[in-house]
Amino acid sequence: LTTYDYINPKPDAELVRKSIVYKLIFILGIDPKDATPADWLNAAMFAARDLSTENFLSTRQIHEKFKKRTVYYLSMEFLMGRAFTNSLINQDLYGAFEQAFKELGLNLADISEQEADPALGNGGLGRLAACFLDSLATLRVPAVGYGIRYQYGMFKQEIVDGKQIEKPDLWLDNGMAWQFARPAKRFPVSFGGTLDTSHYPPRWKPAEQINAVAYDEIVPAFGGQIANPLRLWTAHTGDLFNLASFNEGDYFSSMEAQMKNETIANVLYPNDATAVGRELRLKQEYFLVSASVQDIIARHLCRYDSIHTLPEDVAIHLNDTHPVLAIPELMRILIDDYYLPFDQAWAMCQKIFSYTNHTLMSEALEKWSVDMMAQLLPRHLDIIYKINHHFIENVVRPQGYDDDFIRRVSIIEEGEQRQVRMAWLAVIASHKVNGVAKIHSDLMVSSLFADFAALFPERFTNVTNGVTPRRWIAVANPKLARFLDKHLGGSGWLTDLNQLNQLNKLVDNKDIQNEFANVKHAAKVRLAEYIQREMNITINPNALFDVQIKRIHAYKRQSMNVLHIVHRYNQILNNPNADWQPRVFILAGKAASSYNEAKQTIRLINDIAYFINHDERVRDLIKVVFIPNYSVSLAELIIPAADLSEQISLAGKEASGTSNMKFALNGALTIGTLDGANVEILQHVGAENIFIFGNTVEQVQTLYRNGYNPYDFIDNDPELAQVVNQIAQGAFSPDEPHRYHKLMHNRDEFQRYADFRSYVNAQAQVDKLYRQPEKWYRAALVNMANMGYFSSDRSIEDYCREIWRIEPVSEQELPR
Ligand SMILES: CCc1ccc([C@H](C)CC(=O)N[C@@H]2O[C@H](CO)[C@@H](O)[C@H](O)[C@H]2O)cc1
Repeated sequence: LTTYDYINPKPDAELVRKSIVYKLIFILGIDPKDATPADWLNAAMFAARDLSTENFLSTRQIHEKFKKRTVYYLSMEFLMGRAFTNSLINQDLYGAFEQAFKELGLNLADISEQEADPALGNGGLGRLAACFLDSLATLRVPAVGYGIRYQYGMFKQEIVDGKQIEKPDLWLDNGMAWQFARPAKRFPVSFGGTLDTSHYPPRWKPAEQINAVAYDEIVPAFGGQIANPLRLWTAHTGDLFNLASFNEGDYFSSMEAQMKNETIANVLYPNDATAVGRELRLKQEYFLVSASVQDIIARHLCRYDSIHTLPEDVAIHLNDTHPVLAIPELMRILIDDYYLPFDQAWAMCQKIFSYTNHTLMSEALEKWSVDMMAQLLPRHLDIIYKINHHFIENVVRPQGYDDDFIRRVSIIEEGEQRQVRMAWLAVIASHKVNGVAKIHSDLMVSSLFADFAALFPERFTNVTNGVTPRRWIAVANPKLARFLDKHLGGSGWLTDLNQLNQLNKLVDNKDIQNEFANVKHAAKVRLAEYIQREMNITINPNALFDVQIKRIHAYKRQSMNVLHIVHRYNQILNNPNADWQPRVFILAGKAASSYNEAKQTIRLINDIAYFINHDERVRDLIKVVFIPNYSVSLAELIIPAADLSEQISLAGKEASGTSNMKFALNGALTIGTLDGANVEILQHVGAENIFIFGNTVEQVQTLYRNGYNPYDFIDNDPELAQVVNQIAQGAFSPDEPHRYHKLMHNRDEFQRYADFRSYVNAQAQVDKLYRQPEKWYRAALVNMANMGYFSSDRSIEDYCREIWRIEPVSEQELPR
């Protein structure tokens, strides 16, 4: 009898119902007749958690028993989304829970809406980490995610008078049934203090110390017996309570130190493309890596009695530069606690670390001032200096490079304020560095890391992003999942997405085209109902849904989307009786709270929406909707309903994009530039099934080199000039005519005006094809049929093969 054989893996509805009621009464202490929907959800989450806990514990046993080499994925962000429905789908329990709720007189879909959306991330990077955890578990790869359990996740966005207002995200208010508190799993994390270099290794005497305490979230595999952990750290400073001052009645100061330090893990920084350089952010990054590295070593020494075997047993992956302090932290522990010589410790680090770059935008690259590092982490700065010296003297100088080259590749950027270049440290310490789409990885080695590519040509590689079909089809679009099950002979496609290509032989079948059109239409009706209910705006589900949902950023060019909307509005007014294709423009996304141009863009979209939606002359030929508070669960509602996916960033700026993949997998057609993963989507779906426009990366760079002047384009395109003047002179802000003057007449860094005409022409092609439903839905089916490559399972297989050298748990190793 295995110790965990209590729960039968495949409970029926009756057993589930009993378990839910049991949890409600004995875990939550609530009388069923008084239970709120949120109470029923919590009870059901406990019941569902029970059913994956056995896999969770036995997975750990397997990893220990077979000493499975493990990858540790360090990320400051995990945008997991709601856990409940995903866990039911992954454990094939949806039917049983749906029936159980029916028997309780409740509706599972409504109850699951009660779950808070844990927004522990900003955007692409955080959501990618979540998709990767789902694939790692489903592929049975021994893996642990390490992150921070922020008390306040990404702010809640409210739109007041068209403006973004940020509100705190109290996601933990309804409790978090899905996580196990691990009070015994705690590690000390130190800050500040002095470094006594009269010894070797130098002795660090920290000024303050807090405890990192773990919470474990179960990451259940789809259809399998494996469940990996996501370990999230929270700050606990119990022992900082100063009893003496309390007894003197000075209650506040007794708490002061404690409260100051407990805020470390409190709030997620809401910036997703601008490094802010705040000390608290640096403390958060070190808090994450110190607790995680100590835990990784503790886990290793559970199975091996020597630290020397660490590189054989452990792969640590750095999700961008944010956790890069893990490198000097591991060096510190190996040298200061295990007395390894520098070279040996360094050799181990290079075998253990790998790093993914997610952006080439200079303002997003983290540089910490030497002063701040010296003050907060004196021992780590000392180690970074030694790493830099070792690199320059042992790698660079011997290859005969000149001082200018050395100055360029030095981790320390000289200047009046010396800075630590975190990306440089990541590249120098990692055995593999990858970009997230082919074009991005190529640009990375030809620009940002060109010098390092000359030094370490074999170190750089590409792993194109992917998304999990479990959440982005089975959870978000169950009708589409049923459609695919029916025409692909079962749900094998959910764990082998390349099976979608069997659809290729069905794309000309009118019935199947119509069947898919109905799936799409049902999703559009569902979204229209949400917009009616939440925003009191009526949209026509037969119109073309043109969707751009992502963080608001100038390089993503939401403002170029706006140029097309106003241009189209003008054309309809100039030619009201023409046979226009009705369109609903749907936009959503948050702006970093200090990013004014992005906040202005949100306001412009809402001003235009208000104006156009109230202009009877265009009737419902054109509607504009900015949906507030974009999140994972909102994306799950919007993406299935999209006809057109806007991926219009300036070529060379969007590292990959992942919403582009989610839209195409849900049968939307893409209008986009040759940027990020759009390039590979084009290669897979074919040029006649996607709308590509705009300048290529090379053309963009040529325009920059030749001194790009936006008026070269405005002055030679009267329709463009009309749109720019309308917006800049207050046509949509009569109460403040110059509100958008700056937004329209800035230096147009991301070349909206250069790509405008090509964009508008592509949009005309969209109208033309949408007017031929059989051709449109054929193209939609071709997109879905050829998107198998963009599964995060394929990405993770690439990482395991190319970078982490990790084998999944084999059939034989699984418990009988
Ligand atoms: C330090 C502030 C900060 C925070 C987050 C970031 C992220 C790297 C920004 C991000 O999310 N990048 C996006 O990553 C996705 C996953 O690889 C890509 O698909 C997107 O193209 C990229 O913009 C940069 C700087």
